[in-house]
Order: sequence, then structure tokens, then C-alpha cells
Amino acid sequence: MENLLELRNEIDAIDKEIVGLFQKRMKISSEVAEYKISTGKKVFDRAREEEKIRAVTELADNDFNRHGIEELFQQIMSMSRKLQYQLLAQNGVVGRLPFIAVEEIEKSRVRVVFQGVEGAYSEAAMKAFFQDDITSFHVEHWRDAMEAIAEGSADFAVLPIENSTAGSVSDMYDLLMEFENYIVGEQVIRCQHNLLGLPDAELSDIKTVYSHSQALSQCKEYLGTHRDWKQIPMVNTAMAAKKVKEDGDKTQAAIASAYAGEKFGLKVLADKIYDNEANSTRFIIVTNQRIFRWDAKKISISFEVPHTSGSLYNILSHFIYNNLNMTKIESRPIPGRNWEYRFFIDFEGNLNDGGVKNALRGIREEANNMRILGNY
Ligand SMILES: O=C(O)C(=O)C[C@]1(C(=O)O)C=C[C@@H](O)C=C1
Repeated sequence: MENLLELRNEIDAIDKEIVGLFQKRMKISSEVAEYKISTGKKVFDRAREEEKIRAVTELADNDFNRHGIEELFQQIMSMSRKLQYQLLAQNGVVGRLPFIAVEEIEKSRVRVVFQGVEGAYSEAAMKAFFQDDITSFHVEHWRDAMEAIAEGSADFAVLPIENSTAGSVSDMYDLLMEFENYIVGEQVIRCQHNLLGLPDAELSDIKTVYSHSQALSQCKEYLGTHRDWKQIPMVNTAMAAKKVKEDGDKTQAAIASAYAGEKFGLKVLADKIYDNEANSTRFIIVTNQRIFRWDAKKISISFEVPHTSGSLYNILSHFIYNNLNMTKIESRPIPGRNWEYRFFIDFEGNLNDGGVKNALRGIREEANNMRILGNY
């Protein structure tokens, strides 16, 4: 039996050849890029890659190696594409992104819509993001706010996208797909929920509690100590407070902010009833224009990938390769296509950065229906 040292020497010699061949192949790939630059042909050629995988896997002696060869060549061609995107960018063949950089997002004398009623956390987010001289109005549903933006009856909408305890607001992702609106800002608001009742109500009177489903889940521990209370979800926490006031029934309570309590003349029956002290909601500021602040730091995109193994992995490699830090990933089912998903990714960067342009170009070519949802 050969000793380990000899075997390692053999492996070293083979690896040297592999490196040499890899470099030789990449050099040819860069010549292909030159051809593509002069002809305007796309970098990614799915048919050619499929054919290549078929041909090289046929050369393998057994199933185990066949699988390995397939993975190896997928990675080699992925590297080859990345080199080509880079060369295209260096030669100025990077399509201009249809977004315009602005000095500032207008925060004064604009029309802003939020969902819910006065006293909603969305109103608090609006007040924190915009100046006092704005004109604002509220609508009943998130969709109404998206529509108001799309048709131009408001300049901006303030909508919840994620809560630190309850997670993403999945409906918002679907609405971002449905409408051609763009995220231009975000505002995080601490959600300090209270149990609110009529001024003459006592804790012992309560039989039913109304709130938004997310707020109910954010107060799960507290509600667990009152298992006999019926929990009824409402479209918004402030709507719940309004209902308790309007019904005038001492057995009803709402979970909402102290601000909503003041607005609707309700009494705080229990304060700070949330499970998590840092409980916060992130709101997005949405508009119908493709604009971004010149110093924006976060990008949101969405895309679909083919229903094949490794397809998401391949798309994510564009972030790694361009040294971009991904901060969030979310998936939503694609309507009408069972068990297929659309991915939503947030990552750090600005649409004017070279690495960002490179990654977006690769993702646009290799994934389906890539959309830039905003840079903020
Ligand atoms: O054949 C091409 O068009 C190439 O650019 C080369 C190559 C490869 O590395 O094999 C790279 C990217 C394409 O998607 C297909 C194949």
C-alpha cells in the first residue's frame, strides 16, 4: 500500500493540473465575454449550460462521480458567468437601472396615507418619519393605501412590514408584488401594547379582547394568564380601541397603544402587556416613483427561481461573490403555482455601487421576474 505522503503528492499534482485548466478555461470565458460585449448577447445561456452538464456527466464512470461532476461544472460555469458580468461592467455594458437618485425624500408638505384609524401605530410611524406640515388621511385596508399611491391620490404610504416578535407581515409582500410601488424609507416604532377598557371597566369585567392578530400574538404570555377571554382579531389595533369605545360594553377590551387609548377615551387596565420588551414594528414608506436617496443603504428585491435543486443557492452566490451582506430573506407562494415560491431579499448597498449593479445584473439574468422593490 502506498503511504499517505505519496498519495498526497499525487493529489497535489492533479490539483495543480486542475488549477491550470481552470485558469485556462476562465481565460477563454473572458474571450467569450468580449464576443458578447460586441454582439450584445446575454451572459447566461441556459440551454448551453444544460447541454454542457449532460455531456460532462455522461463521461463519468459511476453515479457518485456523475453527481460530483454535475455540481463541479455548475460551480465552474457560475464562476465563468460572474467573470463575464464583471467584464461587461468594466466595459460599460451595464444597463442603467431605472431608478433616480435624489438628495432627499420629501418629508414636508406631502400627502401621506396610512392604514387604520387615528391612533394607529402606522400614524405614529408617519409622525416619526415625516414633518408636521404634511396632509394625511387614513384608509381601512393596506390595499387601499397601495391603491392611493398607485393612482396618485397620496404621495406616500406608511405600511407595516415586520414585527420583531411576530415576524413578517406576509400580506405586505404580496401587495408589493401586485402594485408597482417602491420602498423609499423605513421607520421602526416600539409597540408598547396596553390593555384598554371603558373608563368604568375593571380587569375582572373583561370577557372579550379585540386587537390586530399580530398584537394578540405579541401578548401571548399575558393572554395566557386570561384563558377565558375570547380573542377577536381586527384589521388594526386602533380600530379595536375604537370598537370598544363605540360598543360601550364594559366586558370588552382592546390591545393597543396608550396613544390610541387617549384618542378614544379608554382606560389602561394593564400596561406593557407585550412578551418582549423590545417589541417593535418596522414600517416601510412607499411611493409610486422609482427614486432612492443618494446615500441609501438597504436594497429590497424579489425574484422567482426554477423549481430545481440548487437554484436558490446559485442566485445567492451573487451576494457572496460581490461581497454584499444579506440582511433578510422571505418567501411567499406564487399564486396559481402550487409549491413554487417567490423570494424577497434585503441586502446592504446602494444602487450606484459597482458590486450591487453586478449582483443585480446576474440575478436578473439567472432568476425569473426579478424586481427591485426599493433602495432606502
Ligand atoms: O458558452 C458561453 O456562452 C459561455 O459564456 C461559457 C459558459 C461556460 O462557462 O461554459 C458560461 C456562461 C454561459 O451561461 C454558458 C457557458
